[in-house]
Amino acid sequence: MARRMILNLGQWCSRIFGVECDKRTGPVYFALHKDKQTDQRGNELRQLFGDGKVYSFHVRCKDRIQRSKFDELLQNKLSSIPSDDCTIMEMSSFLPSVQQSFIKGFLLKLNSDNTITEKVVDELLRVDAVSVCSYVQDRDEVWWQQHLSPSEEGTVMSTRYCVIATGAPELHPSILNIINNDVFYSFEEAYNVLTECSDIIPESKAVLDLADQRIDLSETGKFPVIVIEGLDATGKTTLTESLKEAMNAALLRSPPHCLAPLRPRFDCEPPLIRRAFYALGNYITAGQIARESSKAPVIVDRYWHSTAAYAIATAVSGGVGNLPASRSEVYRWPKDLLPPSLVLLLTIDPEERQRRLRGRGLEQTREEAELEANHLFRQKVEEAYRRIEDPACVTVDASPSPDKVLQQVLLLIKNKCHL
Ligand SMILES: Nc1ncnc2c1ncn2[C@@H]1O[C@H](COP(=O)(O)OP(=O)(O)OP(=O)(O)O)[C@@H](O)[C@H]1O
Ligand SMILES: Nc1ccn([C@@H]2O[C@H](COP(=O)(O)O)[C@@H](O)[C@H]2O)c(=O)n1
Repeated sequence: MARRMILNLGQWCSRIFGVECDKRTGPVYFALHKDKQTDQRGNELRQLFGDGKVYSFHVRCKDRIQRSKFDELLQNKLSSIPSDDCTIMEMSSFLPSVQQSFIKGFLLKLNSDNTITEKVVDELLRVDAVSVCSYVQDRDEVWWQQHLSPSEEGTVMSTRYCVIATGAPELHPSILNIINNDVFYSFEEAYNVLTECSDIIPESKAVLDLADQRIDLSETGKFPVIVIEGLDATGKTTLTESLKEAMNAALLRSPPHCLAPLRPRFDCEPPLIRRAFYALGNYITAGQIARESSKAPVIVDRYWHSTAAYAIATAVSGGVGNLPASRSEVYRWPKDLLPPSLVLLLTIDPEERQRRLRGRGLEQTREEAELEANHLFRQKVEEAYRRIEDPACVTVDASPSPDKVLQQVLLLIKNKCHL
């Protein structure tokens, strides 16, 4: 849509902005023009901005580690505003079709003026790495975005642009940044992220040491390697332990046991750092797979499919329709990661999964808590699992009894791995 129009006319700002107003209908998009435009699709903008004060916030910072930390600070600051007083929506800024141009941000709509909100906006205005804009309508009901900066006397408005509602881009903009921000396709890319953050996260050095000591073999041994994947509580632990007994197999997991003490530290880091940690975990597990598969069959509880599927589903907002299309390069297996012989995806219906989660009564991980609240997210994770290729996963209905699931899976392994 807008790309040709925007880049050909010098008066247009080349960035497009997308606001996630409604998870089901998808974002509202707008472009900016230096001069006043009367054909603005005013109704759409009125619905978006409403009557009260409206601000947007984006982090602008070259260093990717610092950027991810400022993203976190921005999110935390905004979430300190009482939810009765405002509506916060995710708001992206991007160059259509330009890889790595996607910048995450937020739109803040105020329901009423209050000191807490003013204080938060004022604090964010003083953070150099955060760009703050406000949205106002002039006497002709034309909408303007104005850039705000702090000054001794208060807030100063610098550049202003006319806001024009536009159509949606061909691909959901968050897809532009998935590669090497959310999903890593080589050991080196993930390793570089933890190297870059080792000053601010000293535990990174321990992860890098374990990664350096990993066994780096490009082939598995003569025995089959079977990965069991699926959402939480689909029965992976139950099945992998039974398979270990039934097949006299080695049982491994990703992240590997050696990373378990470090995992909580990385689970509370921004996506860039957290995903790099899990990516390195897969390479360490790969070394263990290479060694064990020369001695016996190997069963692996979660591997690269989990790392990629959760990361893609989290990065892409909205519903399944926003996921990168099947065959997209984001679903490709990393060339330098040892592939298994077979990947089985355990599936159960959401109600049964809830029953199992409740029956287990264990504390849920942060992302699993999100799964409960977010049906769309669960659907996206499962769909992303199914779209990953080379090797693609084989879906297993895991709703029958544990023994029936085991028998079904043993038969599948026998047929697929020619045992
Ligand atoms: N086939 C089954 N039928 C009924 N209940 C099952 C079945 N398999 C597992 N369960 C029960 O469901 C719960 C979750 O199973 P399990 O811990 O094996 O899942 P999981 O996929 O490993 O979860 P997580 O990813 O969180 O570790 C447990 O209480 C387990 O006893
Ligand atoms: N290979 C893996 C394994 C896990 N993850 C992330 O961990 C969460 C699920 O793990 P559980 O131990 O709770 O089952 C999930 O949020 C994944 O993001 C991963 O990325 N890669």
